[in-house]
This record gives sequence, structure tokens and C-alpha cells, in this order.
Amino acid sequence: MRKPLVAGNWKMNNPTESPRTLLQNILHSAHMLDSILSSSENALPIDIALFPPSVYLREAQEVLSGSRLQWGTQNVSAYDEGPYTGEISASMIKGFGCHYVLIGHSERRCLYEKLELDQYVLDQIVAEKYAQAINNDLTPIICIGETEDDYESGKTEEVIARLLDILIAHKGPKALANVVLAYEPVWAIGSGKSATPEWAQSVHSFMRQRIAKHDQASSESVRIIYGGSVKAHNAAAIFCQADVDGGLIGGASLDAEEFIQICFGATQSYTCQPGYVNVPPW
Ligand SMILES: O=C[C@H](O)COP(=O)(O)O
Repeated sequence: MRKPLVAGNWKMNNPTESPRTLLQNILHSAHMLDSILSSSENALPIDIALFPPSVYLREAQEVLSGSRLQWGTQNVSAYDEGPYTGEISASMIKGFGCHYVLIGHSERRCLYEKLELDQYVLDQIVAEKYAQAINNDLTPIICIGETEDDYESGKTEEVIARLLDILIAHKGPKALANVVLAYEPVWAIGSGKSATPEWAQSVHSFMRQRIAKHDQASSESVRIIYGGSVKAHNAAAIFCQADVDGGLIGGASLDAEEFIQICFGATQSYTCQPGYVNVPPW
């Protein structure tokens, strides 16, 4: 059984309260969630991770150290060290107690697209960042998803297969066993138009099968999370799908209460049936 992960990506948003207060509020809500779940036999243990902007990593380390919450950065350099202005290396990130790094988020791919790099080249850069993360004992959360044009022209699997094949060529299929893949259809991000649970399941299943062609064990243990307009009201229905192992949450991770309701949805994914509606017991 794969342990679900709910990851909150703050992006470059300013929380309503201070970053430290939001971290404290999420931690407090997570403690409440744990105490409610400790009396529930069917609740599934989950991982929770937060991705504030890098300038708040010190706060994250101070507030979250010693708790069950983990944290990470929204990007990592493809290089070890050197004259790369504005970049942050994997070893520097590790120095802030980070467990995870996000790699290849579509909002970063957009920046590169302005430089007219094609997606194949971007996937190669993603693979170099992936290698940096692994070499520095960080768990990468590697994002991939199709644009609306790709979706409408039936290219979703092509887009996803291209990245998976590059990752496998880079580090071999077995290395994927311990990474997290995030399926994020670009058209669903920040749009309020989430993928249906069935669509998410079909894409996640395709990803797992693609990896299984190379290594069955990795395909069974790799966690594949979904991102794109996940909110408290739709989280559990998406997380109930067999190949969905949690979520990458953007906007809703800036509200401690909603974020923890989404986490509650993930704890129910043992028992919920399709059509399940998330009703936290508080
Ligand atoms: O990293 C998070 C994803 O891009 C999803 O963002 P969203 O929940 O605001 O749609």
C-alpha cells in the first residue's frame, strides 16, 4: 500500500497572515487531524509537505522541525554549484532540512518556453534536476501534464510518456520507486476546473503501466499525486481512485482549514467508494 502525500505549494503567493503564522496554523490543524484520526481504525496514515517560497525556508525549518510535517522547495538547480545567478543547489536546500523538491512545475516550464526551448529540451533539464535531487538525498516531486491544446488534440499520453522515458533513460526504472510524480493538467491549474476523478485515474494508470514495462516493482511503489484545482469538496473523490496517491495543492494550501480538510480526504482513501463526499468530523 502506498502512503498518500498531500503537498501544499504556496507558489509566489503572500498568505493573508504572515508565512510563520500560516505554517503554525497548518501545524496546529494537522495536530487536530491526527488526534481525531487516532481513534479511527480505518484512517490511512498520510504524509503532508509544504512548499513555501524559498525565502521562508528558515521559518519552515523553525516551525516544522520535530513535527510530522515535511517541507521543500519549489525548484532546484540542475547544477552542483558555481556561477548560476538566482539558482539554489540541492545541497543548499538539504541544508534547510528539506525532504522534498518540486521539479518541472508547468509554471516554471512557462518561463523556459518564453526562451523558446521545446518541451523535449525542458524534460531533459527536468531529468538533470531529478538527478541532483536524488544525489543529494532529496525526494523529487516531478510534475508533468498536458496543455489544453494537447488535451484537445489527444496528446496527453504522448506528453507524459516523453518525460517518463527520459527519466527512465537518465537514472533507470528502479530509481523511480522512491520518487513522487505529479500529474498536473495545465488546464486545471488555478482554473477551478479540476480533472474528473475518472480522467485523473486513467492518466495515472497509464503512467504506472508505462513504468511497469521497465520495472514492475517501481510501478507499484512510485507515488503519483494529482494537482489542479483540488479543493476540500472534490479532494476525496479524486484521492479515492486506485492510482491516485494524494495531491499537489496550490491555492487551497494557503488556507490552513481547507488544506487540512483536503488532508482528511486523503486519510479516507482506504475506505471510500467512488462518489464519496468528504465530510470531516469537525
Ligand atoms: O502546485 C500546485 C498546482 O499547480 C495546483 O494549483 P491549484 O491547486 O491552485 O490549481
